[in-house]
Amino acid sequence: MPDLDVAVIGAGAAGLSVTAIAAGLGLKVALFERGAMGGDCLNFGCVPSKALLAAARAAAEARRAHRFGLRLPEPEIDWDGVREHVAGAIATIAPNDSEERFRAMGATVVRATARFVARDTIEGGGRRFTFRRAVVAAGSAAVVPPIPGLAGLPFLTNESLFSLRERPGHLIILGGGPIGLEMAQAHARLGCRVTVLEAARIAGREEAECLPPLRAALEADGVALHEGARIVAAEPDAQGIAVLLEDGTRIAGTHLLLAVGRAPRLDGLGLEAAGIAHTSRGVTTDLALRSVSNRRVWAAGDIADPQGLGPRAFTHVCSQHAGIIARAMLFRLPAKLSYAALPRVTYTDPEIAQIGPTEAELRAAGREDLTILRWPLAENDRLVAEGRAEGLVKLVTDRKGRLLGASVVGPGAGDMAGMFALMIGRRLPLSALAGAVLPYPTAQEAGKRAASEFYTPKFLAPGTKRIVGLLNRLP
Ligand SMILES: Cc1cc2nc3c(=O)[nH]c(=O)nc-3n(C[C@H](O)[C@H](O)[C@H](O)COP(=O)(O)OP(=O)(O)OC[C@H]3O[C@@H](n4cnc5c(N)ncnc54)[C@H](O)[C@@H]3O)c2cc1C
Ligand SMILES: NC(=O)c1ccc[n+]([C@@H]2O[C@H](COP(=O)([O-])OP(=O)(O)OC[C@H]3O[C@@H](n4cnc5c(N)ncnc54)[C@H](O)[C@@H]3O)[C@@H](O)[C@H]2O)c1
Repeated sequence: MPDLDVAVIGAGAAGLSVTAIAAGLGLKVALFERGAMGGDCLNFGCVPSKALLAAARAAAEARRAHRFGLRLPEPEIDWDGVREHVAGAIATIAPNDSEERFRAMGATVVRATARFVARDTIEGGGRRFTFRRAVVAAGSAAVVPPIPGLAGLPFLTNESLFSLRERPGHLIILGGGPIGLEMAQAHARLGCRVTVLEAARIAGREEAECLPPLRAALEADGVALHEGARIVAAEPDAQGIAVLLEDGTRIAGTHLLLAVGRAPRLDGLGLEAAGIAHTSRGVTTDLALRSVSNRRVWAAGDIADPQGLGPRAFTHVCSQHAGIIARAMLFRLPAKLSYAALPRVTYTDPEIAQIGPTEAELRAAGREDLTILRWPLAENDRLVAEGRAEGLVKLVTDRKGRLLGASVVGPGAGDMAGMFALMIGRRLPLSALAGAVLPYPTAQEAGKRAASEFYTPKFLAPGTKRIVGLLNRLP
């Protein structure tokens, strides 16, 4: 008889979700965590970054209050106060992810590094545990690019950024993806000089039509954006640190943040000992998130590399994975992961939300039968009233009006994501949204107006007018 029904490595969003389900169902579960309970999302990711962005937004709102006829003084940034707010947000949420809570659920929590020593055995905390099933949820860490000179310098990653005691004077950020852009705007609004060095295009995965308002906003906040930047070396500088670009430019700053992507935390897991196939992208699984080579083992969260789909680093994906694993591993029901309706939001101001694939991704996948619908946020009464009417809703549908993908840029764009995710996920026709009664005035109405655009040409067609004319003559 094995010691454990389920062994879970990693108490981040993915491991905690799987543990809660398995322990809740009365199984014998052990959760191994070598660092902070809650993993990246709580301690070094979503929560501190959104808390910092909220403080930054308050500063920006004070600066732009003049649009309402209010003249407020330039906000004074108390960095210790900002840090307290960030730490307070983490501390408030921490009990949900705590050892005590998971122990109370019936799980054994082992605060130690775990590694596989055989196909059905894990070692952790000085003990060996045999298991029926194991879930690898060890997450991902910031990539350190092979830039000459970088290795010996005191660069920052998401794991060190939020514990900085001093406010950076000039923060240089490598990478203009979600981490780079969110942190660039947050720090610029909180009074730091910020330079973003992006090798390609900022927000490279996002719909190109969403970029102009974001770029303009970042520049208005004072962020210096260098796109197409090739960094050839890094070196110490009297200010702190300097990077050299291929074109000869030298940029010196007080701090350097690496935000050039994530790499799965595979080292030290003993995957070879358990025969768990993996690549540099993560643990190779099928679409039920089960290891392709050790059928006792599943992978969840950032470390999972489901065949044909690839890794996705989002907290809501961790919950999605836990649901799939519960179905497949615990209930032995068929389960198949799909990202067709997956939402993602970059929480800059304006936000960029993408639900399902972009138009470019659909075209690259060979879809030609696409209808594109747009609605400018300049036409949205609520945003006009709030003095923030900038942005766009873009919907991509098939010929029959079934939503395939939605892109939104604008204030609070992420709040529309749920509506579109539901439509794509449940395969609802656009008429469901076009015919819905939404409260006035809300930004969501822009989504309804974009959906209605699918029917407008039909509604205004000469044939329709003729029929209405005839009907009108009936007694
Ligand atoms: C700055 C930043 C902002 C983000 N913002 C958002 C956001 O707004 N929305 C969103 O959806 N996503 C966001 N993300 C992504 C999100 O944080 C991750 O997708 C999510 O936290 C991944 O969870 P996980 O459980 O897979 O891994 P992790 O949270 O990394 O957890 C894995 C855990 O495993 C532990 N571990 C590793 N190896 C071992 C071992 N051998 N033994 C024991 N323990 C081990 C680690 O210590 C870690 O605690 C953000 C990420 C970052 C970095
Ligand atoms: N709001 C959110 O949901 C949120 C926020 C932050 C992070 N995340 C998750 O974390 C993941 C990682 O974020 P990220 O921003 O670190 O990675 P990313 O892979 O999304 O973006 C990295 C960027 O760095 C650029 N780059 C790569 N090498 C470079 C180099 N040497 N010099 C300059 N630029 C370089 C790339 O072109 C890319 O634009 C995201 O993809 C996302 O899944 C989500």
